[in-house]
Amino acid sequence: MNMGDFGNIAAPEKPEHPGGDIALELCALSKVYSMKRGMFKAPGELKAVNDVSLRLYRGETLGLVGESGCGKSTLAKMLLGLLEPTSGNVLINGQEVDPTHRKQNARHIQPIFQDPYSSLNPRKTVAEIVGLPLRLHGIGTSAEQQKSVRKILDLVGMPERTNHQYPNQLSGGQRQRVAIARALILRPDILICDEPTSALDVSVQAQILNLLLDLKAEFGLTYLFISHDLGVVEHLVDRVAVMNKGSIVELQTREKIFSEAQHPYTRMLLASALTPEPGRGIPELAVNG
Ligand SMILES: Nc1ncnc2c1ncn2[C@@H]1O[C@H](COP(=O)(O)OP(=O)(O)OP(=O)(O)O)[C@@H](O)[C@H]1O
Repeated sequence: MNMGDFGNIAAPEKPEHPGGDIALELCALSKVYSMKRGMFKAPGELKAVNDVSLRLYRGETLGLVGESGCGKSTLAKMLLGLLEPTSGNVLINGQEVDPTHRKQNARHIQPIFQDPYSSLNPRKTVAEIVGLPLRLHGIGTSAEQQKSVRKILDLVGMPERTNHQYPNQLSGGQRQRVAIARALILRPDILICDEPTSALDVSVQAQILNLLLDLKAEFGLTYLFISHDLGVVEHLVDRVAVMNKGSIVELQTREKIFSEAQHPYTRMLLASALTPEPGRGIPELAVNG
């Protein structure tokens, strides 16, 4: 079956939600890419994100799922100020923000990307990488910064001896721990986790997902957890937004999405998650999480 053939039905107007404060609100966010003429292509436009409205309530984990190319990363980049929306607004803690004001927004919203190797500067040590946001924001004296860096590295499970190591001396899981420490050092409220474990071995995936769960509880964080895999989000999220061809086609609580999914596209994603490929699955998570 072609996953792209489903029509886009509107998300329920009042989906169940945890209530309380809204940490992050996306209002009719759209992104249109202009496509230049290629050797075999006429010029045109691609609506990668189409009129997406979502609310993330403080302390919840909202999963954003959909197959490759549906617009998840484009949406994440707009929230992080890495890409300018074509239209729509973003509100953080009730305040409309200019997503391009990255430095200002960085205190509230931080990313964790799929590939920790390419997101870490190979010429900086672990301590320098994690401390850089404090230096850029002029927070604390040098001694205070070092203390904060050590504290957050302890929390993510990086021992003191790794302070002076470079990214290429670390395992994939350790690199992702460093990326998580760097994301948390400014004490943001919201983390945008864009496929944070899909580049890791299965056993390491479970450790990183459990770490994210622990840190969420420790810091009272709100997560937007992006994945193409409903099986991974099942263990982590409170609600799930399903994206197809740039639009949110279904938004439900975790329980409902797995027991009474409404949209045919959601049902097909679920069916593909239930037939794992060899080596997929995150068994340790069920034990630890
Ligand atoms: N800079 C760009 N210029 C033109 N088209 C782009 C650009 N970036 C992404 N696209 C297209 O926009 C659509 C959405 O891409 P996006 O990377 O946001 O999807 P995704 O769901 O995150 O996919 P994946 O899981 O593979 O990262 C795709 O069709 C992609 O080819």
